[in-house]
Amino acid sequence: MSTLTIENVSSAYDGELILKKLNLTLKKGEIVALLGPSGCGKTTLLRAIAGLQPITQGRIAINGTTLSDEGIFVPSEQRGIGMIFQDYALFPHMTVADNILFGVNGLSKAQRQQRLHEMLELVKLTDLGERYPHELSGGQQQRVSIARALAYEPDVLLLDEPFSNIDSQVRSEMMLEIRQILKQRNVSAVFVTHSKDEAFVFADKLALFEHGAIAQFGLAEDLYHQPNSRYVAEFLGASNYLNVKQVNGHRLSSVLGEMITDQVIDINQLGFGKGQLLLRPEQLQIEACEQGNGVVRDRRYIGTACQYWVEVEDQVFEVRSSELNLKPQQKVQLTAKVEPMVIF
Ligand SMILES: Nc1ncnc2c1ncn2[C@@H]1O[C@H](COP(=O)(O)OP(=O)(O)OP(=O)(O)O)[C@@H](O)[C@H]1O
Repeated sequence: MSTLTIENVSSAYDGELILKKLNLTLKKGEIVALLGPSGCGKTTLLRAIAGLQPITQGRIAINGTTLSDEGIFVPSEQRGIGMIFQDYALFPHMTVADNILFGVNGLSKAQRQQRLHEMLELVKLTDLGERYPHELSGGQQQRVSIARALAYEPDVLLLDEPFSNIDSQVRSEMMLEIRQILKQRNVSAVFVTHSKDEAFVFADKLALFEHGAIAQFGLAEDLYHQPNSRYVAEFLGASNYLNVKQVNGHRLSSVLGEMITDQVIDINQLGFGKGQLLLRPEQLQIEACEQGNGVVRDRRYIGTACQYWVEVEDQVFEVRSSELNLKPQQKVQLTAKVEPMVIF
């Protein structure tokens, strides 16, 4: 059974449809990123799951219990949900310890102390229970907000851009640390972000939003390598499109020469046996070659690799290569690895 089920969910503000028949399921312990540009409805879905935003259609359930449906609305505080916000939302007049235990009810004094100790240890703040939020760094405050959300032992944790106020130098370390905490406790989480890099680091699966609908949902690598549209392809990374013609069931022709693939090519459906092959920068290889098919037009050094922009017959391709010594205006041979083959 899935932990969280979103079925056909729609939601509107002032009669304007913001979420359009969304479907999403989350298994126990899975972390899903709601990813997409500003204003596409990510926070609205998070609020709908939390019971802070009404839905006009569909069903939301946790562990098989319906929370929102026609005639059913379980209030936010009874949903078994923990929330972590961008601004941490800690109570400034309460100590770290009081903040963490705020939502924990029905335990004896000793059990509360035990829970507090466990949470402080989990987020590595063991000696800071008596401090106030303003006496902590941003990263420490965010760890308190995580401890507070987990202390209440939620079935699902919702995180709304929780890392955007964290210094970029410590952000990915912090994301990995929190991911590890969630995995250690097998917590299911829904994480809102507009950053693909954050989504790749933190989540197991991505739900990429486009104007209130989910354009594609699945494992991060599947969305990257097998996008179902140009929108998904471009949101997740640099994309080159190579004009190709079908020669036969396993062969394509293009300005980069003929390419053979084990996959069966079916671009007839696009019309006249033509299409555009998606090539990620790492699917292209270049090497210096005086009689080569291309010319380096620009380069950028990015640490362990170089980005090159290579022109072949009026088309410019972005290439990522470990070859660091090619210079602008140099002749090169550009070749492409066809798989994974995605043709639009
Ligand atoms: N309280 C509100 N009243 C009316 N419209 C709203 C309200 N809150 C959000 N909207 C609209 O709903 C749409 C979706 O907003 P939402 O906050 O869900 O987007 P988002 O994808 O989370 O964006 P961001 O990444 O900028 O936070 C936007 O067009 C927004 O203007």
